[in-house]
Amino acid sequence: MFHSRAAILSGQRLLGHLRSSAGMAANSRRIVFVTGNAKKLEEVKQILGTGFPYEVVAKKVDLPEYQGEPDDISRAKAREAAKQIQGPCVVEDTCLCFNALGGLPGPYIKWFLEKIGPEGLYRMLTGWEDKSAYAMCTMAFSPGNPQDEVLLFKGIAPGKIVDPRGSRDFGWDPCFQPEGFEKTYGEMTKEEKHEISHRGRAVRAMQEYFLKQAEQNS
Ligand SMILES: O=c1nc[nH]c2c1ncn2[C@H]1C[C@H](O)[C@@H](COP(=O)(O)OP(=O)(O)OP(=O)(O)O)O1
Ligand SMILES: [Mg+2]
Repeated sequence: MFHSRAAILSGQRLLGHLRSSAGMAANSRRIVFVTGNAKKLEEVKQILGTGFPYEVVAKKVDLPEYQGEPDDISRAKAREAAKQIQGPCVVEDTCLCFNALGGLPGPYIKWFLEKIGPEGLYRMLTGWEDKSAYAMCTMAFSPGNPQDEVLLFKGIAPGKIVDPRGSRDFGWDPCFQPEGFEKTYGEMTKEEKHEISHRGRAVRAMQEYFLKQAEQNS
């Protein structure tokens, strides 16, 4: 159970939110995915495929990089997105956590990656035998008002940090090797990655939730 129970809205209330949100009259089944990262958007679209009861439209906004615990960061991000979108929206925040470092860089991975690249990330663990790590994606849905409770859907992929191999197309993909595989994310096809990735798991958890809601309300 990854989404916090207190935050679960009843189906009726959720649909009510979806219908009554500003500017939604003609498009009551639309959710805006807010991200500044085109690669994330591409992956989320691929993972959702056609099996989602809402139309997902993207909006490129660079939301603030909040500090703190991953759940709180994702909630703050979703509330800020709701403020800007004024309608149902979803955001996600991705952490890369090194076990030897007590979970750091975690939510701060973006800055580490930007400054030292995948090689640098691997070299950060030189002094440690434990190269294990996990990638975590937290999707956060807001019904549209900044005061609304936010629903969280999480996906975790365990693995290890390796000397970079494979495609340099997306972030730290070349230095993350998921558990049970000999390939890094950077060496996998998109299909292979999505099946086991942090984002694949989180997006599918969100998808299941909304499919169930849609079923109950049909
Ligand atoms: O599957 C992934 N494979 C490789 N790299 C990845 C992945 N997913 C996120 N990343 C990178 C992007 C960013 O450098 C950092 C997360 O930071 P994060 O704040 O969540 O992303 P972001 O600022 O690029 O986009 P957003 O506008 O949605 O916040 O890790
Ligand atoms: Mg960000």
